[in-house]
Amino acid sequence: MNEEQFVQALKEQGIELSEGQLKQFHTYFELLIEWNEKMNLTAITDQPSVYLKHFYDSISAAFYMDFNKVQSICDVGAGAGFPSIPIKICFPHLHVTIVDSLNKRIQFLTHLSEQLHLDHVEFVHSRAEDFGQNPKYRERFDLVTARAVARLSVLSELCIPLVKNNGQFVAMKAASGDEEMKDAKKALTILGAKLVDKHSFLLPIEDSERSIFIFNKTKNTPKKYPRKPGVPNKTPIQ
Ligand SMILES: C[S@@+](CC[C@H](N)C(=O)[O-])C[C@H]1O[C@@H](n2cnc3c(N)ncnc32)[C@H](O)[C@@H]1O
Repeated sequence: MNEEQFVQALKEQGIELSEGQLKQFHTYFELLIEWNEKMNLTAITDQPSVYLKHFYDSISAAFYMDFNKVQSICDVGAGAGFPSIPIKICFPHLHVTIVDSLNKRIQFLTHLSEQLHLDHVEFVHSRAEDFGQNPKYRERFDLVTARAVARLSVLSELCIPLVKNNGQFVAMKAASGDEEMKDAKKALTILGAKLVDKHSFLLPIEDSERSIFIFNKTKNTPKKYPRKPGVPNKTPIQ
């Protein structure tokens, strides 16, 4: 997907990019490639693939929900900034908090946000298991996103404690995710969320499958979740 196709594909979804926003994406691409030589940020490095599989794919969450009604987002395990930085470029009013357990990625994001002149962004080097127990962040966000971080049963425990009551959790998956959804049912009930929408679609050009799960938080999460680091990966809530 070249820049022109990127602009056109977003326009078809009702998202019109200004020259300034397009320039931000270009700078993002250049910095991603430059820093990728020093640290492992992405295996996808050619420009058309980055625009399709990172930028467009990240923004696809906005095809199914109205980000103009959202104020605060937390992106759990954003790595090189996906999906929240492309979303922030498109919706500059958002207050974005990113938590990632790898400090090198936090350093990249800090530099990136300076170069893109992003405001209202915060980057936190922490495991989500600790971050979710911090009263400054727990049950504070309108929306929590996660793309390609863990299975839904594990991911729910990391993300749902951060969502405020009546807020949403959006999980972005590369496959249908239906099996994962079955495994996560009990965890979702315990954590206080329920599935309200699921959208499956094909990425343009290469037709690979994507699914977006949208959960509403309906009640507070019991205090013991998320459990301490290491535990969720070994024993998802059964
Ligand atoms: C496969 S990468 C995906 C990055 C990005 N979301 C994307 O879609 O390209 C997973 C990221 O999650 C982070 N991560 C994994 N487990 C985590 C945890 N428990 N708390 C915080 N970050 C975590 C890793 O450091 C890594 O940056």
